[in-house]
Formats: sequence, C-alpha cells, structure tokens
Amino acid sequence: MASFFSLLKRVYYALNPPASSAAASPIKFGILGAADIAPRALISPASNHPETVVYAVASRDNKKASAFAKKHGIEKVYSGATGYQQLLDDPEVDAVYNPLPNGLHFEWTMKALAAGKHVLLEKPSSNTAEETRQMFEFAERKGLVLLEAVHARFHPAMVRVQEILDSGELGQIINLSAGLALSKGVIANEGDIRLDYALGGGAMMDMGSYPLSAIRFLARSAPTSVLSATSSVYPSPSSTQQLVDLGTKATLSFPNDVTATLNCDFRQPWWGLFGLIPSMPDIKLTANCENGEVELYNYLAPTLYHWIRVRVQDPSRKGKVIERVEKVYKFGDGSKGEDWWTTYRYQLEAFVDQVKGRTPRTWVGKEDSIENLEWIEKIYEKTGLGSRPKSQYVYSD
Ligand SMILES: NC(=O)C1=CN([C@@H]2O[C@H](COP(=O)(O)OP(=O)(O)OC[C@H]3O[C@@H](n4cnc5c(N)ncnc54)[C@H](OP(=O)(O)O)[C@@H]3O)[C@@H](O)[C@H]2O)C=CC1
Ligand SMILES: O=C1OC[C@@H](O)[C@H](O)[C@H]1O
Repeated sequence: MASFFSLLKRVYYALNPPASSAAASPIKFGILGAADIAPRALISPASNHPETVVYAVASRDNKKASAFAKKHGIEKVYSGATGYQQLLDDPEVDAVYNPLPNGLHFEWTMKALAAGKHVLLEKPSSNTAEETRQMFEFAERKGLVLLEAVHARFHPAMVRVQEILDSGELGQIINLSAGLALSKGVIANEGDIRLDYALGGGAMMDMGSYPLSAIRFLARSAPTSVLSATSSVYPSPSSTQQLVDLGTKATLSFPNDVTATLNCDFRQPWWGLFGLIPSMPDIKLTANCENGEVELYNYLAPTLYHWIRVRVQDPSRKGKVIERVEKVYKFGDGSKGEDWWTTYRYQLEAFVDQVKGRTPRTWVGKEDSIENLEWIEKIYEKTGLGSRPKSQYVYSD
C-alpha cells in the first residue's frame, strides 16, 4: 500500500513539479521551434530548477509562437523567417534548447554556438558523426557547453545498472540487449518529421539512438563491428522515403567476445504471439553475464515505474539462482535528486552544473555523442539504407 502511495506521489510530482524560486542570475534559455518535446524535456524541469528560466521561444509561425509562449509563460517571442536567428542574437539568451528535426540540428547548433550560446541539443545529435564532431569542436573552441539530450543516461537507475555490472557480482558480460519499440499509431504517424528522410528521419535515428547509447554505456566500450542489421521500410513510392526505416534490428560485437542486440520500431504490431495477446512496448535493457543477469525495465521513463531485476547464481548451491529487485530513483551517494525527478530533470541538473563550472554527477561527452552517430551510420550502412543526408549548411569560424 505504502509503495502505491509513493508511486502516486512520484508520478504526480513528475508531471507537476513544484515551482522553485529563481536564483540571482539564472541561465536564460531560448527554444528554437515550438516543438512537442519542449514542455517535457525543458519547460517542466526548468520550472523546478532554481537556476533556470525559459525566457524565449522562436517559431516559424507567429500564431504558433504566441500560443506556445502564452501557454508556457514565456516572456519573449520571435517568429517568422528570421525568428530563430533573432532569438540567437538576443543578448539576454544564455543557452539554447535545440529540438528541431534531426537534419537541422547541425545548422542551428553551429549558429547558436557562433552566437555565443550554450546548447542543449536533442538526440540524435545530428545526421552524421562528422557533423557531430564539428559541433563539439566548435563548442570547445568557443568555450561553450554542448550536450546531446540522451536523457535516459542521466537517471540513477541506468547508472545503477552500470554499477552492478562493474561490481563484478555477475561476472563478465556475455550479451547485452536493448530495445525501444512502440505499437503502430503511437508515434511517427503520417507527416511526422521522423518519417522524413531529408529531415534525418528513420527509426534507428529516432528510437535506435537510445538503445545504442545504453548498450555502449553498459559495455563501457565502442562496438567493434556490426554483425548483422536489417530494416523494415515505408511502402512509399518515393525513393527517398524508402530510405526511412520504420524499424531496425542489429547485432553488434564488442571487445572480449561480448555481443549485443538492438531493436527499434515505430510500427510494432498491437498483437503478439499469433495475435492472441497484446504486445507490450519494448523498453527494456538486459545484460546476460557469466554468473547471472540484470534487467532494467522502462529505462526511458524510470521515474514513473521501473524495476532492476538481478538474478545471480548462488555460489554455494549449483543451479540455484538468487533473485532481487531494486528500484532506484536517487543516487546512492547523496548527489542532488528527488524520487520524482524525471530523466529530463536529472539531465537539466547536469547541464546547469556544467554551465556553472560545477562537476555534474553524470555526463554524456563529445566522444560519446560522436561514437553513437558513428555506429548509427554503420548500422545504416549494413542495412543498405545508408546515412541520412549531410547538412548543406556551411559555417565560417
Ligand atoms: N528527448 C526526448 O525525449 C525526445 C526527443 N525528441 C527529439 O526532439 C526533436 C523534435 O522532436 P518533436 O518535438 O517530436 O518534433 P516536432 O515536430 O514537434 O518539433 C520540431 C519543431 O521543429 C521546427 N521545424 C523547423 N523546421 C522544420 C521543418 N522543416 N519541418 C518540421 N518542423 C520544423 C518546428 O517548429 P516551428 O514550426 O515552431 O518553427 C517544429 O515544431 C527531434 O530531434 C527528436 O528526435 C523528440 C521526442 C522526445
Ligand atoms: O523519447 C523518445 O521516445 C520516442 C521517440 O520517438 C522520441 O523521439 C524519443 O526521443
């Protein structure tokens, strides 16, 4: 019963975080585009962070910009063809949140950095590893913070799974698997940016970037090769749309004979097992090891509900398995956090710490983001679909 009430309380506060009173010199954010994800990933967490204010939004469309600003209490509105650049030119803006379609991440992140702004950049960081490298190198040259918003990596539950593996209690990792697959109609419907090749669409870009990042994080290494990869494609007459994967499955190899399987899908069937039972979303990470296994269920929204199930061979009784379940909402070392903090709230904490010159509890750095894109591209190469198109934007330092 007590755990039912703590679930209710956690979910309530995750969705309605208590407003914090503003610190003396908060980081003022500007948002490029009135994107669907912005309230969840930035506006709501920022309302609870004393050192952040969402100050401006820019949209191509004036009405959309004003309605978005009104709904979320945002002071400054920019719109029209020059709206994004006007926001970047506003000296009041300290940091930019870039939730534009993937194919525009490079151009607008480079422009934001050129304008001297720190950038919280939506995943996947760009369309190619080379673009991601250029963005991070530019940020370094400018002395600015750039973070790819792989929010799941910031939650203590994910970090705990890595700790369990690192502790050695399960022995050497043999196989990792991670998925993100949702039933048809839930996401990426007709007209969605996720289905537009020119904008960097595709399931591997959109959803696959998370399980790939998680697998690499738990393996503490880059893959060594893509052993196999297959995609299902959109039955569209347009040849570029046929390069958009609706789902991709890949097997990767890692050092020390570790293998990993990855699954991502926009169009999982609603019914599984011969059409008899509803299929559940694939939102699980598993590590099979020499002496047991660990599974994290719901690694993308662990605040709402998750479990970490550990099964380990009993060393004193051959064949006997000892099972335990952990739920981890806060870091065990007293680092900042609350049970109800979402992945996005933990991510914002880290971003602000980095901007303020403090050491964040968790971080996803330059090489990590470059590597993720490198292997997204390698998986696409293996499927035969190839990388998403490079940005046409040319910048000068
Ligand atoms: N971290 C997370 O949990 C999530 C991350 N994402 C990532 O965030 C990004 C945006 O996703 P989402 O919010 O779902 O997408 P939306 O389509 O809702 O938002 C994208 C915004 O980009 C702007 N835009 C600029 N140019 C174009 C164009 N040519 N076509 C379409 N939109 C354009 C639009 O803003 P306007 O018209 O106002 O100018 C639009 O609102 C993606 O990179 C995605 O991978 C998405 C969902 C969850
Ligand atoms: O968190 C997410 O889940 C679903 C995806 O389509 C979305 O872009 C992603 O970031």
